[in-house]
Amino acid sequence: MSVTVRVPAKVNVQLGVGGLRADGFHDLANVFFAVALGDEVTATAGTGVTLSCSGPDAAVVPLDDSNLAARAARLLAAHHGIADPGVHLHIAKAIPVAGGMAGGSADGAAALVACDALWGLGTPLDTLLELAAELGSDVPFALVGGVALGRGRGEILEALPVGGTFHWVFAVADGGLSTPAVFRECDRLRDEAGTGFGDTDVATPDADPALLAALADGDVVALAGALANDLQPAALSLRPALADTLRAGTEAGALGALVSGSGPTCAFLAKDADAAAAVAAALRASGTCRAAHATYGPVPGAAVSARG
Ligand SMILES: C[C@](O)(CO)[C@H](O)COP(=O)(O)OP(=O)(O)OC[C@H]1O[C@@H](n2ccc(N)nc2=O)[C@H](O)[C@@H]1O
Ligand SMILES: Nc1ncnc2c1ncn2[C@@H]1O[C@H](COP(=O)(O)OP(=O)(O)OP(=O)(O)O)[C@@H](O)[C@H]1O
Repeated sequence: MSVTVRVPAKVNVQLGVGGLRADGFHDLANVFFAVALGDEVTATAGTGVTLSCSGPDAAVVPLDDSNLAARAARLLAAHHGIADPGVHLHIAKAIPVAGGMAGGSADGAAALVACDALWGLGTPLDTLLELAAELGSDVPFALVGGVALGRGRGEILEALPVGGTFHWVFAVADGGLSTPAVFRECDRLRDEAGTGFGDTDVATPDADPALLAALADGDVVALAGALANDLQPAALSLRPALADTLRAGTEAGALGALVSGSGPTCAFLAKDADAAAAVAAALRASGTCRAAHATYGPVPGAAVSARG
């Protein structure tokens, strides 16, 4: 018997970053947006927790116990008192690795849903969300999908209304960026600017009302104008060439451009599907990225797509 779960990647249409907290995290105003570009995780009965991975980035995905899908399977089993869990997890990977699109988090969320179904546990969503938050700040959102405001370190979610489908292009960079390194660079740049970086110096961020209205109205021009990522200066500082990628997509007609989360993937908002295809083609031809994918959203979170 097997269970396949499809799970989306995310882009942060607003990422407001507060000061560094005593626990090493930052308070966020994190507006997550789930896109159709996604991974599939298939859980099959097995012995122990074993992993395999396919896709263009498979070689750089760890297949040991550090993989978020394996950690998720073990965490769910431990929660239910299963001492010796048995599952093989195959990850069909389309989400760029270490790209700022929460690919590992997506696989963690998908593994929770897949193992829950394979083992017939019927774990309530609230419990899955708590386990997801233990795995990482981005994991709860991958369970719910759609568009949501994440507060705290991003794990306290509130679903947001959306008035339509938006068309996106993602430009994948060569090599990833480490999320903690990008947060550290954000703190360093704030310190250097003399504005302070602790949570007593930096105001707690809030969602931008203009951005929320643009989402609710399905207004692509207004959303493009409101896109904002406080981690972008840090990602650009660590990877200056991303400025060329952002410029290439904008010159090709994208209405808005930003670094996705901690980067280095760059995200472009297009007027419609045809405009997105044209921006993706221009980005591929520009030589400023490794690959470019046109996609759309919002889409739902991790859900069973097939049973065998
Ligand atoms: C940049 C984002 O992708 C935006 O959605 C997330 O904030 C990152 O979420 P994530 O990859 O799930 O991050 P976690 O695995 O929870 O944390 C990894 C590290 O990122 C930093 N981190 C993460 C989330 C947060 N709100 N503040 C942080 O400072 C911390 O150094 C933390 O040790
Ligand atoms: N299932 C997984 N897929 C990819 N990377 C994983 C996975 N599990 C653990 N990792 C590790 O996590 C690191 C970050 O990968 P990931 O693709 O989640 O980054 P990211 O998309 O930038 O994360 P985020 O946007 O949540 O900050 C990888 O370099 C890898 O070592």
